[in-house]
Amino acid sequence: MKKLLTLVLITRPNQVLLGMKKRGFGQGRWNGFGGKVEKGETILEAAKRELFEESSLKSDDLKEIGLIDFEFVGDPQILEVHVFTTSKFEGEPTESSEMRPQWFNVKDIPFDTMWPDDHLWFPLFLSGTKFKGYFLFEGHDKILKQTLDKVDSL
Ligand SMILES: Nc1nc(NC2CC2)cc(N2CCN(C3COC3)CC2)n1
Repeated sequence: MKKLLTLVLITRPNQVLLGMKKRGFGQGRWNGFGGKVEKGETILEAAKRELFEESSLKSDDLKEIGLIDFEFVGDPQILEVHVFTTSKFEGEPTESSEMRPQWFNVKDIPFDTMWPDDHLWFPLFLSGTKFKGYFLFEGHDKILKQTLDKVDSL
C-alpha cells in the first residue's frame, strides 16, 4: 500500500526555504513544504496546494526532481514522496498553522534537526541531479537500508 506525498523545496541564490513543522508527522524537524495527495488532484496540483497552504507561496514552475520510497519496519504503508523544486515563486514566506518558514544558506542546512535521510539526498537536489531513493526506517531516527540512484527521468 503506497501513500502519495509531496515535498517542495524553494530556492533562491545560495539559499533554501525550509519550514519548522509545528505539529503532526515530522513535528520539530525542518523540512520542505508538502503533504498528502487528495482524491481528484494530481501530484503536481497537490504540491502547489500544500506549498500555498503551508507557506503562502505560489509557483507555477514546480519541477519534479526526486522520487523517494520510505518504508518503516512493522508498517505495511509505504510513503511515496514526490520531491519538487523551483526558484520561481510569488509571495512572502508566511508562518502557517503547520510550518514556520526560514531561509537557510545551503552551507548551513540544519541536517541535525531534519529527517535522517535528508543529508543523503540533499546534495543531489542541490546539484540539480534527478534521483530515486529508497529508505527502510526503524522508528523515525534509524535508517536500516537505503538505495539512492541518479536518474535521467522520473
Ligand atoms: N525530508 C523528508 N524525509 C522524510 N523521511 C521519512 C519519514 C522517514 C519524509 C519526508 N516527507 C514525508 C512527510 N511529509 C509530511 C508533510 O505532511 C506529511 C513531508 C515529506 N520528507
